[in-house]
Amino acid sequence: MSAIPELERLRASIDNMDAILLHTLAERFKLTQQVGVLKAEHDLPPADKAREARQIERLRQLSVESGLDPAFAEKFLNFIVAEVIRHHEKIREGQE
Ligand SMILES: O=C(O)C(=O)C[C@]1(C(=O)O)C=C[C@@H](O)C=C1
Repeated sequence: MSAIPELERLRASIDNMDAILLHTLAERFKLTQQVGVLKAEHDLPPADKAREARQIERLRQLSVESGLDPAFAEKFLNFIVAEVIRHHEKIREGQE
């Protein structure tokens, strides 16, 4: 039996998941955009390391519960937050 139909079925589901991830990420960036504006208006620093530490701790726990590698979850959050901070800085400089 050919593996192709099963491969196609799995890939279609993967494509759906990728779309969900992307749309979810876009919604997250809409929220962090509002946080960036609020921070700029109130002269608050773009980064909040204490908040990040709490987020990482929470995501590491959720990862274990979901069978995901906690180190991957931490890297993923750090990657997103670095981009958010870049946006916050641009908003602060009046470029966004
Ligand atoms: O919660 C904040 O203060 C944010 O700016 C959002 C956010 C995030 O993307 O979750 C980004 C930067 C901060 O260092 C912490 C968290």
